[in-house]
Order: sequence, then structure tokens, then C-alpha cells
Amino acid sequence: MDSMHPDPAPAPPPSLSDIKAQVARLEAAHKQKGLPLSGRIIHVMHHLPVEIVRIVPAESLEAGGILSPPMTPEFKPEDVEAKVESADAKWRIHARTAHPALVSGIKSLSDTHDQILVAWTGEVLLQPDTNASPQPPSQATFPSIAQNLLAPFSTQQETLSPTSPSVPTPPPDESPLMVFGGEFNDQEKKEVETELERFTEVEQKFEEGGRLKYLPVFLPPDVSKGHYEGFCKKTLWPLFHYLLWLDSTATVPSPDPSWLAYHKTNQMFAQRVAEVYKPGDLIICHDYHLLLAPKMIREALGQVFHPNAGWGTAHPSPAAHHANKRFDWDQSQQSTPTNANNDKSKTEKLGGFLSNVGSALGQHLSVGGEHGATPVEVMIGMFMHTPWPSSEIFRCLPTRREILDGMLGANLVSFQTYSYSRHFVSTCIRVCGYESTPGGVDANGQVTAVGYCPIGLDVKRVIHDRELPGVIPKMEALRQLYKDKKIIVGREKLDVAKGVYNKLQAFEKFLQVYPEWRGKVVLIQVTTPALSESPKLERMTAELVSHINGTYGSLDFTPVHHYHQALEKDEYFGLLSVADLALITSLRDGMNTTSMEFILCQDKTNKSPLVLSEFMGTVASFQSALQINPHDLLGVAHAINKGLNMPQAEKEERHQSLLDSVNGHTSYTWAATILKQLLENVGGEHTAHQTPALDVNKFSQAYKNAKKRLMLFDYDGTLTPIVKVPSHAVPTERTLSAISTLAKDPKNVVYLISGRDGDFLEEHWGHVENLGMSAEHGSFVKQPGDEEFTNMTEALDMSWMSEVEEIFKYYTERTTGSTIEVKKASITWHYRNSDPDFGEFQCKQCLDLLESSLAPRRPIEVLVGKKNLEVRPLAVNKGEIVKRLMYENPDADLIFCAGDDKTDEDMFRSLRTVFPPGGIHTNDPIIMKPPVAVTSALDPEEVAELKDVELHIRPDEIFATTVGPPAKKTLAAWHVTCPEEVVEALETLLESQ
Ligand SMILES: O=P(O)(O)OC[C@H]1O[C@H](O[C@H]2O[C@H](CO)[C@@H](O)[C@H](O)[C@H]2O)[C@H](O)[C@@H](O)[C@@H]1O
Repeated sequence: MDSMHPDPAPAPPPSLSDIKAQVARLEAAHKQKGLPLSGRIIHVMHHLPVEIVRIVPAESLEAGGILSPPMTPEFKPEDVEAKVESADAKWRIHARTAHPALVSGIKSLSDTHDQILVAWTGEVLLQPDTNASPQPPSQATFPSIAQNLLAPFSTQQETLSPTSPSVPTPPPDESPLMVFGGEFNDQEKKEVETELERFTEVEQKFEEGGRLKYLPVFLPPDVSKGHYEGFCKKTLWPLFHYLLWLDSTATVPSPDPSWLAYHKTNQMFAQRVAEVYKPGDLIICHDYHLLLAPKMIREALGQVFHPNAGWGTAHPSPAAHHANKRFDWDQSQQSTPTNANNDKSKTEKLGGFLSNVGSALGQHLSVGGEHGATPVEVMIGMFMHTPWPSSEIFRCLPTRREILDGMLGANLVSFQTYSYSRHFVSTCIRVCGYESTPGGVDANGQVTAVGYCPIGLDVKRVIHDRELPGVIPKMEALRQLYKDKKIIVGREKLDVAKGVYNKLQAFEKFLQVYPEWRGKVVLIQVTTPALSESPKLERMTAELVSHINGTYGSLDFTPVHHYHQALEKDEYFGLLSVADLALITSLRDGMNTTSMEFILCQDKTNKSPLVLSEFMGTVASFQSALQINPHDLLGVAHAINKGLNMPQAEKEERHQSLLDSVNGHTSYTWAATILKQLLENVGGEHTAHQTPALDVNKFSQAYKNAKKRLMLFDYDGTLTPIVKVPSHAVPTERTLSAISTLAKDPKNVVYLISGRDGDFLEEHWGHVENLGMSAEHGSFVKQPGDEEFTNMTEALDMSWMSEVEEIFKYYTERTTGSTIEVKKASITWHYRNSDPDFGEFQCKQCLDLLESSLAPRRPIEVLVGKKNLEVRPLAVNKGEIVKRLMYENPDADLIFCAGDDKTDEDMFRSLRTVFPPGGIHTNDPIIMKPPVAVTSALDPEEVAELKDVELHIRPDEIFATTVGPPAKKTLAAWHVTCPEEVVEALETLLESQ
């Protein structure tokens, strides 16, 4: 390895067939366990891999109106001021080169799955119908490198080249294209949908595999512009590429209109997904354009999110039931037009159907199918194609929380590299206070798995392109042109993050420190315009090129050839094939496909070395490249020299290892792996089991019917939200009032069962009449009406407290912000206010120490709480207190018990374990023996006098309720999402009596 980077080299990749077999096994296992997978995947990505052209009669374009210039910089607005008058539009669809790795990856899953691709139409181009048949683009339109050789920096129109070797791609007409700047009416939307269906039918005839349907999202132009050119390119892109401070425009206005467009776009995508979703579909959202989509899709599908507790299911309404008739693939296939005559009616049917479902979605939507059926888990994956920055960078984003919560709506978030995934986890911990667990990011009990898998090339396509008949002549021409010279090649967008300027500086340094190479090496640098054109960067680049050429060139020799234009395929692959070295110096890049294409092209020729920036996703897989820090110009110069002098045997060895990596991590293996990762993270214990929302009506009815009720409440996180400082967690008036009213009712026995000490409980709850309290996890109990707490630990050895306190002190001194809460019979170490990562790390260390050194020889139990570690006597816990209360109140015919954290699970367990294993089959009472919490405080003689009691309660009269998301692992039978909902449920209950 030539440099340091944080990513481990990936293990040799499994073959595509192995991954696909794993996918099939996972799907079969899920189905067997009752998860009804539909066999469909809905992909959600920014724009369709097509270009939509609207053909309008030439005479219908006239000055002024609704057109706007396309994003290509060479377009002049004055050329395109025109408007459309005729409704008689026709459409033409072309394949387009957009994200070929992603698109080929998606397509490769069509052999096993029916797929839908939900994406924006892209800018729709307008073309006057001159009745002229389309002309293939002539060579003259795009001057070749050879023709351009001595031309200075120039700007040329970018070519659109087909993505697939076999798909028919009508060449662009030479008549000028303009962008349709208006909104689509319903008729036009239907027409575009029909054309897309027709296009995909044709496309699929040429491609292997199954069906992939394109479902366009029609964004109003101001929304699509604000979304992409605005928030995506001006805010997210610089942020994710560490360019925040390089561009003064990164200062975000407030409110940021581009954020509103981003939000709106994600919402429109989510609604479009909801229109076609069927229970059992897998949904995969792609890239930074759609970070809010996972959460919004859940919302559009009727799941509700609570910031403190994750996802729950919205209560379905009759409208929802009606709307739950889903878009059916086969039905839509039947209505796929087969000839021009029946196109219209059938497409109208489809369009009408979609818009009906869409409007119903505007109200409520249940994802569970028929009423009463168990809702099918909504399964969402998200893949980030760009880098993910350090949390220190990400936290500058004003909308950071919304973005993270949006992404965490997914079951899985996956990245290109391990280090991006690590940054993401750390960001969730630092920005949101969520926790990192072995399963992923835990957002209050809702776990999102975090993975990584580098994307690769569509190797078949590149091999095909590399062997196009036009490539060899281009290679020969280039060799002839640069006879006796070494060729260094680079091809990037002219975007600061791509590091072209640094590359030129490093090349200059190389010529400075290795004078022997002067006149013997050329750098052919091709750049394509970035969307956010930076005239400053263009100018600086041009100036530096002139400077290098002026300094190191001569009348008949130019060391740097810079072409700011798109290349013809032949030229591009020819150039990659003949090069003696590829130089890629990105300052930050999610992945980089040029380096992979270079490796594939070199397989047929020189096996030339690759000099690669260590700040790119690719680098982890390319250990055999000459890895460089692009900021270290001298280091890059040395690497160039090393590469140019490399012995052939070493070149071949390095090349083989790079080639193995390219062949092992293709776009196909990537897509199959993402699918596998998603399947590994759905239908599990956490996600498949959804604890139902507390049925308040049922609860109220049972409460009304009951003659005696046990009402048991945990405190922190149940009756009051978790806050930073423990002493600030005080009850609200509403909470006090609800609990006081319950406690006043003679039919009720009401207890707080808390980890807090008696003093705290007394201070805030002591005035509530008839309220029982259990403090410090059952170490102290105060019966309703009593004045004092009884110490249940009196007889216990408590000498361990000072030892624990010593250990906690050690960690407190070393963990800024952490504190110790010493109670009477237990002790808590809090790290909520410490650095989140470090606090968690220290907590794990401390836990290890306590469990390995103290717990085996002392009568203690160590509990991991909410950003705390607690140690309490082994003999007491909240579960024992619950048993004691059941024993003391055997005639109770309703029990409500609410809690939020792990210690409260002891209560829920006790409520279950009093019933015989295998359930109750008769009306016979349940015999309960005196529990430890009763016997431990008594002499043996007193114990002997105690009797078993008969309980008459039935499981459905017990409302064990956890506070947290439905997917939380719990023994409770019901859930509410937050403390406010506990109080609301009590208020509803009291009002209904
Ligand atoms: O059994 P509980 O009533 O839920 O009490 C458990 C512990 O809660 C308190 O700590 C937790 O809540 C604090 C206030 O919201 C929060 O700052 C802290 O991070 C949480 O861990 C309390 O301080 C402990 O003594 C209790 O044992």
C-alpha cells in the first residue's frame, strides 16, 4: 500500500451467482416465516435514464413564453424565448447516459424481480417538428481531440451517448433543442407514461432479464430547479465533498427556498411510490437527491413517525381501506398498449387508476391490506452514492436533523465505503443523540442497519465499448500523434471536488523536480462542464494550463492538452487504452468510474499504472494503485515518476490485482448485494414484530368493567420525557392531575415504580394522596397512605457501593460532562452530556470492567439505561415489586403497567410469568406463591405463615404498555410512542367513565 486511509481492503468478493443465491434463500426464508414478499422492487432515483423530447410543430414556437434554457452552459436564453401553442404534441424518448453504473445495476435485477423505477422525467426538451428525418451526429459537430490538438481551451456542446450497446437510440436531431419550462397537464402526463411504456417494451427486447417499468415523477419546473440546481448542487454536494468553506455561496438564506423545493420534491416522489406500492414490495431509494424519501414514503403509506419513538401505524380509516386497492403489475401489463389504436383508452385507464389511488392517498392509507389483517412491514433501503462527510461538517447543515430522520426512515442505509458508513453513524449519534448498536443506529428503539458496498462498472458494457470498431483507429491516431511521448490521461468534471486544478499543479511540480521528463510526457486532460459552472475555476484552470505550457512547452511541443468537452466513445476508450498512466486526483469523490474504465481498457494494452487519490471511494478496492494525497503536490509528482518508470512486471502484477477488483465488484454484484443487505434487515425480530398501539377504547372499557385496578407507572421516559439533566425531569400539571385523579378512586391501587431515589419522588409526588411509590428499582417501597419508605435492602450487604463509586469516579474524571448520581441503595453514572461517541465508548469500557471484575464477586446487577449505567442490589428489581403488588391485590381484575426502558421489561416479564406456561385453559384461578419481595423482609416463621393466593385476572385484562416505537423489542403487549401519549390515554380513560 502506498498511503494511509481508513478503509480496510474488502474481502475477495463473492460471485454474482453466489449473491443471487443468497438473495433467493433469504426471500424463501422470509416467505416461509410469513413475510409476504411480492417479488417486486421499487427503485426511487433522481431522474429517469431517458431523455424525453417533445416534438412540436415548428410554427407553434413563437417569441416570449414558457420555455427556459437547458442547463448546458452554452445555451443562450435569447435563442429560446418561445412558447408552445399547439396541444398536438408528440414525444420521443431516448436512452441517456446518466449514472450508467447505477442504472445497469438496477436493470440487472430484472431477471429475478419485477421492477418499477420511480424518477423525475428530467428536463423535457422541445424540438420543432420540421418533418426532417433525424440525422446522425456528424464528426464535424464534435471536433476530435486530434482536430483540437492545438486549439486552446474551448467549450463544446456535450454529446448524449446511449447507455446500452444494444438499445436503439435515435440520434439527436441537429435542430436546436429547448427546454419545456411549463407544467404538464393530465393529458400530457398520460402521453408521456404511454411513451415510456412503449420505450421500455422496446428496450427490454434488447436486454436480458425481466421487466423494468419507468414511472415518471412530474415536477413543476421551479421545484425541480430548486431541488437539483439549488439544494442538491449548492448545499448538499459541496457539504458532502467538504467544499463548504470554499464557496461563499454556501451561506444558506433563511428560510431557504431551495430546501422547500427539496422537501417538496421528496414528497412528490414519496406519493408516487405510494401510488404503486403493494404490500411485500421492497423499496430502494438512491442517492443524495432523495434523503427525505424513506421517511416520507412511510408517511405516505400511512405510517406515523414520532420524534421520540420512531414509526407506528396510522389507524386506518374506511377511506384507507378503499384506497388500498393497489396498482397491479399484471393488470397494468394487460393495459400496456400493443398498437397505436388501443393505446389511448388503455393508457387512460391506467392513468385514471393511478390518479384515483393518488387522491385517496391524500387522505389516509393503511398498508395492512384488509381491515384486521396484520400490517405488512414496509421495507425500505437507501443507498448513498456520494461520500458522507465527517459529523463535524455535516452538523453545519441547518436542516441536518430532518435529513437524518428522513434517512433513518429506511431499514437499511448503505454507503460506498466503510468510512462513509462510520461517519454516518457518528453523525446520527452526535447530531440526534441516537445510539450505535451492533444492529445499526438505534433511534429510540427503532433500528436502522448501516452497511456499505462499493458500486462498480457494467463490465460487459465497457468491454463492448472498448472493442467498438472505431476505437482502434483512434488509438492508432493518438499513438501517431504522441510518438515517443508518454501519455498521462485524466478525465473529470470541472468541479472543485474533482481536483483538476491540483492535478495541474502536481504535474507542474513533476516537471520541475524531474526535468528529465520535460518534453517527453504529455498530460491529456479532458473535463466536462459541471452543473454549477464556476467561471473562476475555469479561468484559473485555463491560466494554469497556459502557464505550464508557456514554461515547459516549445513551439512544437505542448505538455498539457486540456479539452473542455464531452468525448466521443471511440475517442474516450481509445485514449484510456493508449495511456501510459492515469492520474486521478479528486479531493473527494464517492466512487470513480473513470479509473475502473481505465483498468478495463488497459487489460488489452499496456497494463499502465493508476495514480489515485486516497480521498475517493474507489481507493479501498484499489490497493494496487499508486495512492496519493492530492494536496501533497510533491507526493503526486513522485507517484507520477514512479508510475512512468515502473518495470513491466510490476505493472502487470498491479494491473492484475486492479482488474480482479473491477471484475469482482461490478454494478451487478453491487445491486444484488444491496438487495441482500436489505433482505437481511427486514422481517427480523425488531422489524417483523410490531407491538400494536394501545387500544384506548378497549382499555377504557376494561377499566370501566373492573372492580379493582392496579395502575403501575415507571417515571423517567414514561410519565416525563427524557431530558439532559435528571433534576429537570419534573412532572407537568396534566400528568400530576391524571395520576392524582386515578389515585383518588378507591377502586384503584396506583404506584410509581421508578429507579429514582425516594427523595426525588417525594419532592415531586409526595403531595399526591394515596399514591404508592417504589424507589431505586424496588429497594424502597412506600405504600399508599404511608408516611415513610420501607427499606427493602436493609438486610443486604451494600459495601459494594463504595467500590462502584470509585470505578464511576475514574470514568467521570476521564469523561467530560459525565456525572454520578449516588442514591441510597443504587448508583448511576450518567454520560448524556458527554461527547456522544466517547461517552458510549467509555460506557462500554466501564460496563466491561464492572461485569468482569466486580459483578462476579458482589451481589450486584449492572444495568445499561438511557445514556447511563446503573448498579443496584441483585435481589431487587421492578419485576419483584410488581409480583408483590399482584400478590397483595389478588382480586385485581385490571392491571395497567407502563414503562420505557430495559428495567421496565422486568415488570412486563412478571406480568407474564404468573400465568402457567402454555396459557390458561379453564376459568380456574391462578395460584401465586408469596414472592421474594414479600418474603425477604420477613423472618422464617413469618414466611411460613404466608399463604398462596388465587389470582382471577386474565391476560387480556393486563395492559402492559411500552413507551417507544412499535418495532421495539419488548415483552409488553401494547405501545404508545411517548410520555405525552401515556397521559393522553389516561385522560381519555378518565373522561370516558
Ligand atoms: O425507572 P425510571 O423512573 O425510568 O428511572 C431510571 C433513571 O432515570 C433517570 O435517568 C434518566 O432520565 C434522566 C432525565 O430525563 C436523563 O437525564 C438520564 O440520561 C436518563 O438516564 C435517573 O436520573 C436515574 O436515577 C434513574 O435510575
